[in-house]
Formats: sequence, C-alpha cells, structure tokens
Amino acid sequence: MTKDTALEARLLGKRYGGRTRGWALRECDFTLPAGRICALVGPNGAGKSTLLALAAGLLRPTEGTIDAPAREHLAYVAQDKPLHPRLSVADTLRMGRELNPGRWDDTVARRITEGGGFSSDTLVRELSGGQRTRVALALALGKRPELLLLDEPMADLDPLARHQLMGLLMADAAEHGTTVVMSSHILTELEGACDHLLLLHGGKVRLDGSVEELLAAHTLLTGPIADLAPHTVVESRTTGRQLTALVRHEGPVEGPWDTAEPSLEDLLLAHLRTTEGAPA
Ligand SMILES: Nc1ncnc2c1ncn2[C@@H]1O[C@H](COP(=O)(O)OP(=O)(O)OP(=O)(O)O)[C@@H](O)[C@H]1O
Repeated sequence: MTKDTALEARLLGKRYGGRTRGWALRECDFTLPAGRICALVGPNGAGKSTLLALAAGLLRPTEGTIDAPAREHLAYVAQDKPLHPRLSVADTLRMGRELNPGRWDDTVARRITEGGGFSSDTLVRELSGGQRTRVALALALGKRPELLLLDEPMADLDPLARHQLMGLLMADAAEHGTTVVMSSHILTELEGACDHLLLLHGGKVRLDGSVEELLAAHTLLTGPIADLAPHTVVESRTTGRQLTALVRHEGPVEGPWDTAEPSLEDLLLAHLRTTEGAPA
C-alpha cells in the first residue's frame, strides 16, 4: 500500500462460523485514496459492518487481504458504541488522552461533547443513545486518526445534532486530511459530505470510485422509447410512451432525450433497486 492509499482490499472475503456459515463478504477489491470522505452504502446485511470491522483489525479475513494504517493511527466507532458505563464523560476523555500520549486532541474532543446537553461528570450509563454517540465520536476524533471508520454514526442523533456533528466532522477531516469511511442508510446525509463511494450488495463491491467521476459517468435521460445501445442501462422505466432511464454512458448520449447528470441519491437508488433481486 502506498502512502497515498488509506485502505486497500484485495480479493477480501469473510465467512462467519456458527449456524449461518455464509459469506458476509466475497472477492472485494477496492483502493481508497488517502484524504477521501467515503460513503459506505448497501442494503441491510450487505456486509458494511463486517468490512469496517475487518478494516479496524477486529476481524480477520477468511481469504484475501485488507491493508489499513496501524491500530494507533485509526479510530473505529462501532454501531453499538461500546464505552465503559461506569466512567464519567470526563474520565472517558481522560482515558482517551492517556491511551494516546502525544497525539490526543483535547480541543476537538471537547468541541464534540459540548452542546450535548450533559455535563462532564455525567456517567456514561446515564447518557441517552445520541449523547453516547457524541462521546464515542469525541474519543475517536480526539485520537487524531489517519483513518476514521464510522458505522452508522448519525443514526441515533436528532436532526440538529446530526447537522452540527456532520459539519464539525467534515471541517475537522478537511483540516487534518483525515480519511473517513462512513456507513449510512440516510442518503441525503451523504450527499454533499462524501467525495468517494463504495456500494456493497450481497457481500460484493457493486460500485466504487470518486463521486465526481461516478456522477459524470452516468446520465439520467427522459424521452421517447428507443434503443439505448451502446450505453449500459442501470435502470429504466416506461410510462406510456415515455422512457426514464439511468445509463452508464459509452461516449456522448445522442438521441431524442432530455439528459441530465444524476444526483448522488438518483445514482444510489437506481443501483440499489437493480441489485435488489440480483444473486448475492
Ligand atoms: N457475528 C456474526 N455471525 C454470523 N453471521 C454474521 C455475523 N455478523 C454478521 N453476519 C452476517 O453477515 C452478513 C453481513 O452483515 P453485516 O452486519 O456486515 O451487514 P451490514 O451491511 O452492516 O448490515 P446493516 O445495514 O443491517 O447494519 C449478514 O448476512 C449477517 O447475517
């Protein structure tokens, strides 16, 4: 892995034991350049949490490899945000500072916990779900990681807190060049925040690359029904004689249609809908 790369998977596979014994991830190949804010999307059970836990070094691949920065240079916020319930917020942050000597950024940790509606002597077990999220994010950003792995970080935050923390997170990542991988089901939350995309479905990578390039490679078209070759149709619908389609274009789209560049949400929804019935 070169220094311009933050995360790289080669033929990565993970199969869980136990009764399910299925492949959660299979043959995943991707390279995430350093400094990107990557949206990790896919339906329930697509393998997003598994991929983040593999990247964090908490799970071992069954096959293939995943290269990430060493543990002291990455931070991972799991979906269930494990924290010590009997520690106060201040003690939790103190522990963060002691575990990360010489690196700990108290300013960002405080900025995140302030405004959460709790004082620093509150015990973790007395916090609400959204307040715990703040403390978990403060611990992760305070560590000043090169790679920040966030598993549905905003799911239990109210809209105002989500807006504030997303803004803070993005500004902090931009200032320090932090690479962020963030799973989410809230597509509007990702639009405008992420510049890289990784779409998983059935344990496989279905779409991967810079948001700008992916959007520029697709065209949304509406107009009369006609042959769309040589373009690759991602999704198409007809209403009467009217065709609406999202295509991955091969050269310029010439024809009787009105064309537009899709939004990130258009692109994701079309790909999610078409992979819905696809074999895993
Ligand atoms: N500890 C486990 N033991 C057995 N199977 C597991 C385990 N964790 C996940 N799986 C299976 O692996 C697959 C991928 O799960 P994963 O949690 O990675 O998906 P996800 O994309 O994060 O889903 P969600 O959006 O619902 O959080 C699923 O089929 C799931 O049942």
